[in-house]
Amino acid sequence: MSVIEVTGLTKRYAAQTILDGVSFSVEEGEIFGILGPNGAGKTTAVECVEGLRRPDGGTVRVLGLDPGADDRTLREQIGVQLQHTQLPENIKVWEALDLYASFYAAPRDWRELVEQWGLADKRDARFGKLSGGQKQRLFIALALVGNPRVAFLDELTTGLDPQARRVTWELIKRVRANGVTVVLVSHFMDEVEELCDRVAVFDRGRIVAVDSPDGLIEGTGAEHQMRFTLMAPADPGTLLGDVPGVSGVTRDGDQVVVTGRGDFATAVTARLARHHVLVSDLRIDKRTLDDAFLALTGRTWEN
Ligand SMILES: Nc1ncnc2c1ncn2[C@@H]1O[C@H](COP(=O)(O)OP(=O)(O)OP(=O)(O)O)[C@@H](O)[C@H]1O
Repeated sequence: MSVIEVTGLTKRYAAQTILDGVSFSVEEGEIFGILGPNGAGKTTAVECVEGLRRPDGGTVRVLGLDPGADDRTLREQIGVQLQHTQLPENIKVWEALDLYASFYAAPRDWRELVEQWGLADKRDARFGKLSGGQKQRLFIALALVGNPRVAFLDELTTGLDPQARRVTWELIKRVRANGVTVVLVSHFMDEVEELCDRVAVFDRGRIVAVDSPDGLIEGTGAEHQMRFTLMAPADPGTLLGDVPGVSGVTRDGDQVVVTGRGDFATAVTARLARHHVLVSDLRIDKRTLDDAFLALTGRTWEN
């Protein structure tokens, strides 16, 4: 079931077109990524979906409701973490949760959230004294306190160190495991590859592709390479040339380089094993979303 349906969404500021006919849908229970460089229109699109900005054209339905018209009903069912959410420095963690809970008719017990999000010992701490990671965990907890069916998380890990980012990723997976559909706005490709079931790639106010991260990479026709050293003489061209997915077998010094598409590496490894050919220094250079973005737009990422 689609929980979000966006069709032909347009938004202009003065003479500038920010969104130019954007369409996508989000299915129940998925983590849906909105990926694109700075200024691509991601936040504008998501804020139109949340009902915070009014589109100039197109239709938006969230849980069957029109965010422009059914604002209050919808607000009870979605949780929003805005890109630049801020709280007063002096507010305590529990006070912020209690305040946010008061906005909803049937909120969750925030004491549970404080436990779940590892903030129990920070319950009485002031916002200004929290670390970056703790602040982000609080923002997620605040987005969930209304017991939403859909949570919108915008640039959640910007400014966090690598370890705090990883912790946040695990927590986002947990949100989905609890049955909440997650819309994740990000300009980090690794984050989107790790977390998202499907991704809409934004570029200059348009969507250039919607697919799973693997589908985006494969869909661009990008080839991967695997490299290894043979431990005994063999003719790799004859041995591997007809393996499904393989498009080329060459040599680079001591190394054999096999180029191909899809899951050819598994088939190559199986063929080598069947012929008892031992290899060492095996390395697979996978294509990434960076390569997919380049193939889709003809440009490299411009952050
Ligand atoms: N209220 C506004 N008035 C005028 N222009 C705006 C307004 N809000 C956004 N813009 C412009 O719209 C464009 C898209 O902004 P948006 O924040 O949606 O991009 P984004 O993809 O989310 O980028 P970022 O990752 O930097 O937030 C930018 O050029 C921005 O300057």
